[in-house]
Amino acid sequence: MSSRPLVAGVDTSTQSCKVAVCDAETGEVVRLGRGTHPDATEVDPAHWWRAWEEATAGGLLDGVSALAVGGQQHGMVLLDEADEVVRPALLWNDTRSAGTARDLVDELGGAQAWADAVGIVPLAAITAAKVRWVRDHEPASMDRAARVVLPHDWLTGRILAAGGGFDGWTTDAGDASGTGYFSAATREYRPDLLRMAAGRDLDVPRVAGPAEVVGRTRDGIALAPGTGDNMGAALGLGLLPGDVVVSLGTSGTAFARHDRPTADPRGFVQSFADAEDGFLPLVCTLNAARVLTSGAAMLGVELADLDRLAMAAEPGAGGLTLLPFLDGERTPNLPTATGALHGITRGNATPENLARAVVEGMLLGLADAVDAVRDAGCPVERVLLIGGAAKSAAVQAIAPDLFGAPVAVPAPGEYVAVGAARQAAWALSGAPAAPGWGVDIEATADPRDPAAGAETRERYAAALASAYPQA
Ligand SMILES: Nc1ncnc2c1ncn2[C@@H]1O[C@H](COP(=O)(O)OP(=O)(O)O)[C@@H](O)[C@H]1O
Ligand SMILES: O=C(CO)[C@@H](O)[C@H](O)COP(=O)(O)O
Repeated sequence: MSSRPLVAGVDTSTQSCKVAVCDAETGEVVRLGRGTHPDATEVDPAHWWRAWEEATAGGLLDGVSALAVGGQQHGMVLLDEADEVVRPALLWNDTRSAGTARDLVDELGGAQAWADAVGIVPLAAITAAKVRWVRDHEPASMDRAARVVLPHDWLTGRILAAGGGFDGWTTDAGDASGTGYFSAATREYRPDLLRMAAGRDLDVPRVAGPAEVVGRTRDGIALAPGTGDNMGAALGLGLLPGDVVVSLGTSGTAFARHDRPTADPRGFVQSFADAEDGFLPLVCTLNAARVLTSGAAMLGVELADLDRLAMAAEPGAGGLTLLPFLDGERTPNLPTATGALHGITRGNATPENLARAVVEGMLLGLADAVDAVRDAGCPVERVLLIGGAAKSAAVQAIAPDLFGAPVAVPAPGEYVAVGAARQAAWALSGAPAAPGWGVDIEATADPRDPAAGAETRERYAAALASAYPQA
């Protein structure tokens, strides 16, 4: 074991809790733990605590000096005066708040007004729309609520409380900027917008500095503020100008570091703060790794066989196009959409083409997301592929042509958890900047047949326009 100081980072994500213990100087991962979350879009935070206990069992944190929590963004955790959870948390991927999001957009005077106010336009995913949903549909819960916090805030506070060191709720600018009542540009809350959503005032967590120690456990572990999972991944990867990340987890995201806030009235690009002093324009889709899982299930094969089948088909899947909206969709804003397979003929109806259409369909939604990040002012010199589905050989092979850019695949790793650990190391050091941890790139690939990629994208755009002209 390393004799140098150890730090830990947590990724409390949609499907699981992952904890990486790292060497504070080099970032080398020395231990990893994992616990699972229920497959639901509303979850009692007690499950996150159980998964954290599972992930850290057996002395995983022995010798750790500092820790930070990265977490799924936007989830609404309502707490009462005694800090008890009022109702199960509504997660980012719960679409019941689509209508209340539209109400909020109208009440402020339209999408541009929101983009100007906080850099994001409310959609079902955004915390403010979930708060409004509770106000409208569960008034007794709203009456009981005293404050609203995010998943990473809740787990940070719970770890501190269990270790005897809780001294009030905290968050960071990165995660706060996904609420709809905090502006990435000003780094300040907009209590008027939270009041508009909730119908009354609610307490919010204090926004800690990027490398502040927000508390210590009884064992002396210092807690850094933590951040949203995508901000954590950005920190874990140490992004350079020209890098755009595509993360293929439960959500699909495309994002880059930027030196200024953006304001997209279409609501595609959300202007988040990063976990340092910059910005993180980000596009998020609801359908990523689980499209592959469903595709494999549909074909009755394992994920590795889905890869083999997909790579045995020609680019363009013989004309089969999958609209991958299996869980509805967030970008484009189609919360009630369903998936659809376009262009089936007797000639192309093969398992190979179906597998290829599944992989291409998932990536095509993200190709539009990469374009939107580019349009927001971030050059795309290479795409860094991370998240569970980045392990797929077919995804790695097919992505460069569809993204029209070189793709780099970092060595498999838990980059959100590693990014959180890097924040913890930063807080521990007291230095003005995060320590310079490197990233190993395992594979890079340039586009091989960009014309075929462009043709597949055109067919996808046509299928999307015919099924959902409003997209
Ligand atoms: N080799 C693989 N090919 C495709 N999907 C994979 C592979 N390995 C893991 N996954 C999928 O990745 C997802 C988990 O990714 P992860 O980034 O950890 O998600 P999250 O952070 O949202 O919980 C699961 O849906 C899992 O099925
Ligand atoms: O809502 C967003 C980003 O805005 C999602 O990216 C969530 O942060 C969930 O992330 P994963 O569980 O897929 O990592």
